[in-house]
Amino acid sequence: MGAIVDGAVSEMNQTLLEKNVKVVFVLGGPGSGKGTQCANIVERFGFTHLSAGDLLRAEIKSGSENGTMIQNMIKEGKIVPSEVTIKLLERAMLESENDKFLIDGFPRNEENRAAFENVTGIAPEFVLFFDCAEEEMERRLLNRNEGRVDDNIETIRKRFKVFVESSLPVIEHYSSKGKVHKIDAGKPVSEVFENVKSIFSSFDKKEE
Ligand SMILES: Nc1ncnc2c1ncn2[C@@H]1O[C@H](COP(=O)(O)OP(=O)(O)O)[C@@H](O)[C@H]1O
Ligand SMILES: Nc1ccn([C@@H]2O[C@H](COP(=O)(O)OP(=O)(O)O)[C@@H](O)[C@H]2O)c(=O)n1
Ligand SMILES: [Mg+2]
Repeated sequence: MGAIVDGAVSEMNQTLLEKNVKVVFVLGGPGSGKGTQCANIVERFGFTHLSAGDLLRAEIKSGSENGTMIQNMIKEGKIVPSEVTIKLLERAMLESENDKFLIDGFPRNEENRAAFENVTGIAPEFVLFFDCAEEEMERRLLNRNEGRVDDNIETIRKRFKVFVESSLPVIEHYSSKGKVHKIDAGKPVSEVFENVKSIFSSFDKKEE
């Protein structure tokens, strides 16, 4: 790492700032339905979906030098160091033609949050918080069937603990700034989307 990487990062940010990108953070516990609702939002409101977890899993598959470290962190339900995740997010935003992004599953702790702000200078337009009971999230994860190494009961318990201890404070932070839209995510997919839609529709109106 060092100077060259830092130089590259500042160039990246220059471009991102010039593009005037708009970012919405999509947060909520594991299995709360972030990915499912993001797919609906993309279709209806023209955002590009960036899942931090998906980007990290793609990085493992690509044979990156960080692959083994990322794989171990995911298996333990731990949060990967911010510099790794932020670089993947920045690259994805730069490679896209779009200027509106749903960032799903990030920031997951205070380190993620502060580093993203410092490195990119981007503040979210707002934050969606999918609020769901643990027993419902557990049921969903155990039925997800995507072959993920972390969808087993042992890792799920660790992820719930990390969510409460590290991710909820991030939601609190944005809540104190009046940026959080909390949604009851325990309902069926279509009902959750009705609530999501009303939030994005009023955002679109404000932007006009
Ligand atoms: N509102 C819902 N009701 C029931 N099942 C849901 C709902 N939303 C998502 N699911 C299912 O629960 C699992 C986890 O959803 P996903 O969108 O991957 O959540 P997350 O990205 O927050 O972990 C998936 O199998 C998905 O099909
Ligand atoms: N900002 C992030 C997001 C995910 N991750 C890792 O990736 C795992 C899976 O994240 P995910 O967002 O795909 O999981 P779900 O909440 O969708 O179930 C997390 O448990 C972390 O180990 C991370 O380290 N940092
Ligand atoms: Mg997900």
